[in-house]
Amino acid sequence: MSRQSSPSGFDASGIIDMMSRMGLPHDLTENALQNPTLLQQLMAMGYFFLCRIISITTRLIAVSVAVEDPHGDVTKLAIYNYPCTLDASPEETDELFPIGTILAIREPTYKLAAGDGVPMIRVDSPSDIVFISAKSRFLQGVRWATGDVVQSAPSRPTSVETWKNRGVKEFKAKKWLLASICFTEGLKLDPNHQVSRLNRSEAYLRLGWFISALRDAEDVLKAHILDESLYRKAVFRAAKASYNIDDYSRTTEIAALQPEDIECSQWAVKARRRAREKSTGEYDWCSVFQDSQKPASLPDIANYCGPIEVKTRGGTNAVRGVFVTRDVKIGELLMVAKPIASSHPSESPRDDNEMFMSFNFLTKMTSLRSGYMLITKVVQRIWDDSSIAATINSMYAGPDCAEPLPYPIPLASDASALNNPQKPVVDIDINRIEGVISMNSFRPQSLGFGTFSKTSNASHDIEDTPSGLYELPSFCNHACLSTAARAFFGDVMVIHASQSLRKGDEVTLEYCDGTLPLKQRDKYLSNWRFTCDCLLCAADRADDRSAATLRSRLRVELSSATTIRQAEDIVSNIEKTYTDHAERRRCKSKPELSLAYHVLSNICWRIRQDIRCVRLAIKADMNSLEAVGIIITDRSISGRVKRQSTLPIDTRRGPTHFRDPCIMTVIQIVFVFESIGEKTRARDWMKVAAWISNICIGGGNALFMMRFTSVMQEQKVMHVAEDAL
Ligand SMILES: C[S@@+](CC[C@H](N)C(=O)[O-])C[C@H]1O[C@@H](n2cnc3c(N)ncnc32)[C@H](O)[C@@H]1O
Repeated sequence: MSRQSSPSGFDASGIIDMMSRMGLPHDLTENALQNPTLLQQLMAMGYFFLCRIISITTRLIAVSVAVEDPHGDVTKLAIYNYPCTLDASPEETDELFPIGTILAIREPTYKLAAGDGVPMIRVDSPSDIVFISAKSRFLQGVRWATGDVVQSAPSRPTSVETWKNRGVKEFKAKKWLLASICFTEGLKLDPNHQVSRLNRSEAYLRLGWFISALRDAEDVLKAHILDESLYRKAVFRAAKASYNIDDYSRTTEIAALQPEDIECSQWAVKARRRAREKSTGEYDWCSVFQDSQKPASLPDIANYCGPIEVKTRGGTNAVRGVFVTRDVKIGELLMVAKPIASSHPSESPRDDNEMFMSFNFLTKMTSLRSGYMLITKVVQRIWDDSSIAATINSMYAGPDCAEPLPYPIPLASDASALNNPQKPVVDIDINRIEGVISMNSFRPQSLGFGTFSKTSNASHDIEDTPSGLYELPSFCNHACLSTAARAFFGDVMVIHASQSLRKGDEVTLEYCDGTLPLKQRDKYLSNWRFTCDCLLCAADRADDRSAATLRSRLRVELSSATTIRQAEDIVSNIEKTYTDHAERRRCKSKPELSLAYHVLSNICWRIRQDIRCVRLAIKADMNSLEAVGIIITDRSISGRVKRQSTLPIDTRRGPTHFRDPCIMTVIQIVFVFESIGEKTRARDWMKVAAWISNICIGGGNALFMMRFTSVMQEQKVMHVAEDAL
């Protein structure tokens, strides 16, 4: 086999030679071949490796090519996390890394591959790959033992027009990165070729490289071109780019350059709307909800930072957290956060034969394709935006990474744009990115329409789920009994206060399902290396030791109860597992009991042979609500409504858990009251459903109606809602 045709034709003496030339002592290199741990130690030692691509690419997760060094020794090079490569076709990766390309690999990691055992150079941080022009002065004196030209290296255009035409072809094939590379090559030959610059701006827009897109479009504007169509395109692209970096005042200024142009002035209108959302926190939630119903949607809205700040937690625990800067009412909007990056299974449907799974040694959890894709997506965002790199550096990345830098990050003077699409504006620290994603990523599960049909959780374990990284929400610490509730509109995270807060109180979120038994919560949270000490954990820990085991056993028994009597007895025994102590009284929440009452209510419904069953069902539903903290002030089921307030609950407290299910439960209560002719009670409980929806999700009665219309129609209580709200 020719040494140039395949990396597997490589012999060990060549490796030793090459490693020596990389500056590694001979005995070390020889040992390293026998000893993989030693090979690991050779990582990140600060060497670079000069090589030339001599084969076409293959792609599994990484892009792999065979490379030779100037002496003609050959090895495999595996490139991970390079933008646009995870789902690229072989032709595309061949064009990105064509035969003959000269590369300098910084800090090369030489390792044995897991699969075929062939040693390879692995690059995880794509900024460690430096593309070198064959004419570079850096290569003066370098002689390639196999000849100056690699056979079968593709020819390169020599005129700006040919590069432009090639770029347009790549653009039409939706190969945005390749298109931007072609336009850049053309611009190297003629920096005044404004069509190429404008085309590159559009390719950058498609890549999400908005800072560079803006710089290119503004450079074209500065060039005072006379062509009207080009000028209009430049204005349009600059407006779009500035809008996407949330610089709404700049968008308005740019759009004003073409006041007569309808499309440009639409950018100005949208920018003014976004600026208003950003400063007031007022959104049209119904249309945001509608937008969010498309798969992998990212509604077009502004970020919002409410009355909150990130600061260090007091006491012995010197971790940072998010705190309110004034008294906040239950249900107040605290944050609206678009993701830094997000990834969805639907964006990259996997090959039928592909089984993708990665294991995260930080969280000790497996992740599927979307979790892994998020790394490449974050790399792609950082590529053009150093402020995102700064944000990543300020986020907690786990105990094995350097301490995070202070947050908020100081404002950068002016963002630098890409000079070359193959060279990111900052070094990519992949280790930190992986740490940050492990410790901070969320699973955006977009709000849907309410439904009574329950989906089984059983299959969710092996199903891929969306993954997203967010800035401000990442600074929120965890509490199983959290002070704030998050909801997703598509990929946009919206956080409301789930209880009234005093100035200086901490805004906490549930990292794991707070309704799980304590032991499971502890196990899950140990991956983050802390033990939760919230009110719910304190209460659960203060319970009798055997209580949790007994509770779980009874829950299993309850699932097979067939009569109301049996179910009532089991629920009453579950209730007895909660000792009456100060911690529980402070916490006021018993999520597992809430679930048990919910099951009891369902059994009553199923049987429903007389009015007694119906009454029991309502009572069980009310108990279920109370077990998650709702204070019911009027539990009456019949007779004259005697209370002073319109609502039968105390609106100073909302549900601690099960927020959407609580709304369903209340709609069920409405249905029963309506069916037994208790019209006033039905109306008042409908107001409770809308109130819960509003404090947890926001959007007022209109959004509640929109989300729950089909449920209310199914329950034949739509007219009650129309009457009550
Ligand atoms: C997403 S970060 C939260 C922000 C982080 N505290 C910071 O300083 O950037 C997650 C990390 O915060 C810490 N943390 C979160 N909730 C905590 C809690 N309830 N008690 C102690 N540490 C907590 C843990 O170190 C966890 O790995």
